[in-house]
Amino acid sequence: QFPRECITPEGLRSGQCCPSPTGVARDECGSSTGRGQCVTIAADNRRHGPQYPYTERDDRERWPLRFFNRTCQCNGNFSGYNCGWCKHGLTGPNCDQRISVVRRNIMQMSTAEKQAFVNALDQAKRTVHPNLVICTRRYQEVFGPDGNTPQFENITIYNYFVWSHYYSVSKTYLGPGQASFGGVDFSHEGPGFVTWHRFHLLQLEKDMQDMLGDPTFALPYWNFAIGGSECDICTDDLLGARSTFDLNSISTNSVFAQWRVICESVEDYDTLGTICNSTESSPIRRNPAGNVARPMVQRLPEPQDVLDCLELNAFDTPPYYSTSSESFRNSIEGYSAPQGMYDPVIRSLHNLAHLFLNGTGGQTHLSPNDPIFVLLHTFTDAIFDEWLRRHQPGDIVYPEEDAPIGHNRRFNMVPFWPPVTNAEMFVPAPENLGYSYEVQWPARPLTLSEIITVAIVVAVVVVAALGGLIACAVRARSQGSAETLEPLLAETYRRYSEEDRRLDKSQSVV
Ligand SMILES: O=C1C=c2cc(C(=O)O)[nH]c2=CC1=O
Repeated sequence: QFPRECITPEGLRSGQCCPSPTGVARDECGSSTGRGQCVTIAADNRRHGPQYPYTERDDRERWPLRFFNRTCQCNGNFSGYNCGWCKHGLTGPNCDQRISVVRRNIMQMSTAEKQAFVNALDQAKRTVHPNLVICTRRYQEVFGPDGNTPQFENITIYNYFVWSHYYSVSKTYLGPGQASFGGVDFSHEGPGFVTWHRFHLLQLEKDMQDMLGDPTFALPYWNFAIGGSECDICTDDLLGARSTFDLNSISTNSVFAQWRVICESVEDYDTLGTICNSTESSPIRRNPAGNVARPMVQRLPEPQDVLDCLELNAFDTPPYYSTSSESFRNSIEGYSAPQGMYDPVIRSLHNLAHLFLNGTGGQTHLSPNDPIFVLLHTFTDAIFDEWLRRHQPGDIVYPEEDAPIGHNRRFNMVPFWPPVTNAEMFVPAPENLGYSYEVQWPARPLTLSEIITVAIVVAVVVVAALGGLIACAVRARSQGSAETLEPLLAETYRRYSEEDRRLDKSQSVV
């Protein structure tokens, strides 16, 4: 969440986090080389929806102002917390060389590519994040028991990905002896669902690119809209097969059987007012299609569900929540039917894929601990990108206010640093964000009127072709009879001529 350089007692008290990429004094944000400058942070001040009824009770309100009010703003193609990086899809000392970052279907990757991806994930699970640290206390307690020991921790790259999801969905602590407030979610049940998860993936992809020293590294996706009750990526060469000993565990042939989850002690966090830290606890649990109590979530979404939600014209509809109808966002998120109708018992698309996993990946505060999360969300993001491509909305269709807290257009997404708004992620990825998807969308079956039109056209063509054929045949036949008559006439003519000649001769003898 915050750069290591900024979480000193003085740094926190100053409210400024503008490090230098070279570490040189008076080069905040690389200003001496024109990379960027230190600016005041703008935080959304518009009205949010009624779901969160408090003010000044949660560090995440008007993110990130509780912690910092000044940040780096980078120029041109530079980016990062100190403007020392290039934007996604760009490289070189001046960040002006384009490179392609193409996210592909994991099932279509070669054996070597699959192995390289699994190894990269495992490396990310074990590599300490080079720049970012996480806070383990609310701001009220962030300076520690002695008032001078900031409560931050190192965390690995993959665990940071898990932690940031947890931090965005955790409840609001209201004080000792009071129940924490759960009607708050900075990354789900609102328009920011698609933009928040887009940035979440982009940050993991970037961190992994840096870890691997490969700016072309791309996260693959899992096409979960294949129907049926089989998890096709749950094999030992990919995300791990089912253990033969325990229905809910991953096979020990998979490296993911060794992974341990973080953020499991939610009850402690919610009752004590603490925050998840980097401590790992139990193994990943997963039992695809095994939720016997909820048969509805024993099957994956169908290909048609993707096509249906892509046809919804409205990005989101009031109340911009999990109860919205005719909303593309609520359909892809999976609280309404793929065709748009809200129904509280329905779970579709993204939500259905989570619940299908039936274990760690199906519980919102824990789900990214299961690496299937990454692939499930890249596919969700691919659908979002396809919707943007087909409907070409301006950012005007993204609600500016009245969305749940965290989801307004200009809200800085929690807990990302440097600040990034929902609006910045509401743009087609290939042209603006430096990555693209290689994906074949299922073909849409024809509508009744299209079937009738096609049938009429086919009938006309067939009739015309038949007519032509008959005409040709008739013509050929009439030509053919003339040609057979001709030799007959010739023969008759020859015989009569010979007869005439004989008669002439006999007459001349007489
Ligand atoms: O991780 C998640 C788990 C989820 C479960 C549901 C549900 O609909 O019950 N939704 C989820 C979203 C997640 O992100």
